[in-house]
Amino acid sequence: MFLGIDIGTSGVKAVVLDTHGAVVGQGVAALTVQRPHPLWSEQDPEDWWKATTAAVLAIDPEVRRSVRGIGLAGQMHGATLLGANDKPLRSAILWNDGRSFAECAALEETTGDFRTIGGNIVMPGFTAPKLEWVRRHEPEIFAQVATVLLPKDYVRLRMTGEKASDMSDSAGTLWLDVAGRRWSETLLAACGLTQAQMPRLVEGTDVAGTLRADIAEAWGIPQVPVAGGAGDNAGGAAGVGVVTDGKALLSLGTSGVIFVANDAFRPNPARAVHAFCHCLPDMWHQMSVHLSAASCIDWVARLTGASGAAELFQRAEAAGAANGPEIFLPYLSGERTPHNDAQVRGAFIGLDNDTDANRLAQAVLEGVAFALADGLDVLREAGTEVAELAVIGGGARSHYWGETLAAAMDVPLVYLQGGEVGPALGAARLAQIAVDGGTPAEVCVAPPVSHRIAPNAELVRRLAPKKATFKAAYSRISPLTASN
Ligand SMILES: Nc1ncnc2c1ncn2[C@@H]1O[C@H](COP(=O)(O)OP(=O)(O)O)[C@@H](O)[C@H]1O
Ligand SMILES: O=C(CO)[C@@H](O)[C@H](O)COP(=O)(O)O
Repeated sequence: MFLGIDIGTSGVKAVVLDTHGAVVGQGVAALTVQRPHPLWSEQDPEDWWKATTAAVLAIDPEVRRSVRGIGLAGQMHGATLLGANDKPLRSAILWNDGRSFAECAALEETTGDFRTIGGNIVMPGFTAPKLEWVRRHEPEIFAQVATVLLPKDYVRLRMTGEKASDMSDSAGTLWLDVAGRRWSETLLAACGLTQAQMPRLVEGTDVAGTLRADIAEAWGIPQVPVAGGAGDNAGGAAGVGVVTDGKALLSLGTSGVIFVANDAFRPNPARAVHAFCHCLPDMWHQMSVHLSAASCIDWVARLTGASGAAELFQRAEAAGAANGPEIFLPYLSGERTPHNDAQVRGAFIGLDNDTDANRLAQAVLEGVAFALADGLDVLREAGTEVAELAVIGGGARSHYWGETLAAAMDVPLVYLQGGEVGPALGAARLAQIAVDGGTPAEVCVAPPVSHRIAPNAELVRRLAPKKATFKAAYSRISPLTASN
């Protein structure tokens, strides 16, 4: 049996799979995000560790005793800065933190190498500009940085004592030579850093360390190997069979992501398409990334007094798709693809005297779907073909949202058993390859299909005018809402 642990933004998910990919154990523990200033988004690394321990201990002890390997996946890009004693120097700066927009412009001006070697526009979500921000605004902390780790790699350090990272997550730092799958001294030097401050690089399917004796005892798990693992999106891809060229997924977590597997490095920085390594050797991927997706559901539920996601979906369904004039721009934390705008903020437009909580709920589901449709358009305009999307993340629990998403994006959606914890599934499968061998094609097979949603032609037609208004709204809303 293999344990996959996903350090998500809203919580840690731990899943145990048998060698055939069947789920035999599961545990979760919630996390919160701190936003002490506009644009900021942080978590305390100690909270990742506590939530990881709680999620693992929620699994049946008998199942834990049978674990033969562990894989890690996690929210990408988070800057976790450690001093010489390997203790965090400050809270981690997360993937949806927009404070470093000025540093992004400065780094882009200094060198074009981030786009060529790194394959991407410098965006505030990535780790490199976060370190540049710390260098400028917290020089006393920057001077003490001995090691920079990503969230799941900090948890790995606590589990194994090893400082290691896989290629898919490391590419999201923007210090990786993405084609060569090695640290780029050029990109590190642009931020005043060296390779000595970076973890050792491994492939996601490699063994990267062994569970420490004290942790093994506390967790009731043998001292098993821990695999390289993955950034959460690549991990989700490994979990639902998105492991060959052209296969694609839609992740509905705190963020929304369209991920396409590639058999070559295909950078396309124009319009904020991301190009990173896959967690599998000799594979890469492209992504469109949307900073607020399922998180908008929790946000509007809180705002309107709904008890949670389930009640919110009931309210939306009562309003019905494309029935009201309300349009929601989901830029609560800014946006990456296609706008690369950390400062834009969200908006409701088209409210009238009949607007009520149900219609706001429906508008939120549609607004997130329109933002994802923008991302799919950008990928398609760049020549990437997407035939269907496997759905992963917490938002995969709603069939109703799927109907709106399929129609807004005009693409078929495939729901797979366990897809809502896709990155944890993938992490467990990477552990299986690391321990038992086997190819990704043999081990990372898609779980059984639970259902499919084809775009409903009538709903596509009825959503079209709202989608056109949504597309036109960004350029008008951006200057009115800029947060700094
Ligand atoms: N029944 C449900 N239907 C749809 N979405 C849901 C449901 N329950 C929870 N969610 C959404 O799942 C999201 C969390 O998804 P998850 O993939 O775990 O995120 P992350 O990896 O960012 O922690 C929450 O924001 C919540 O809105
Ligand atoms: O920044 C990105 C990808 O570039 C996000 O997708 C994060 O990796 C967070 O993922 P979730 O917590 O939403 O799953």
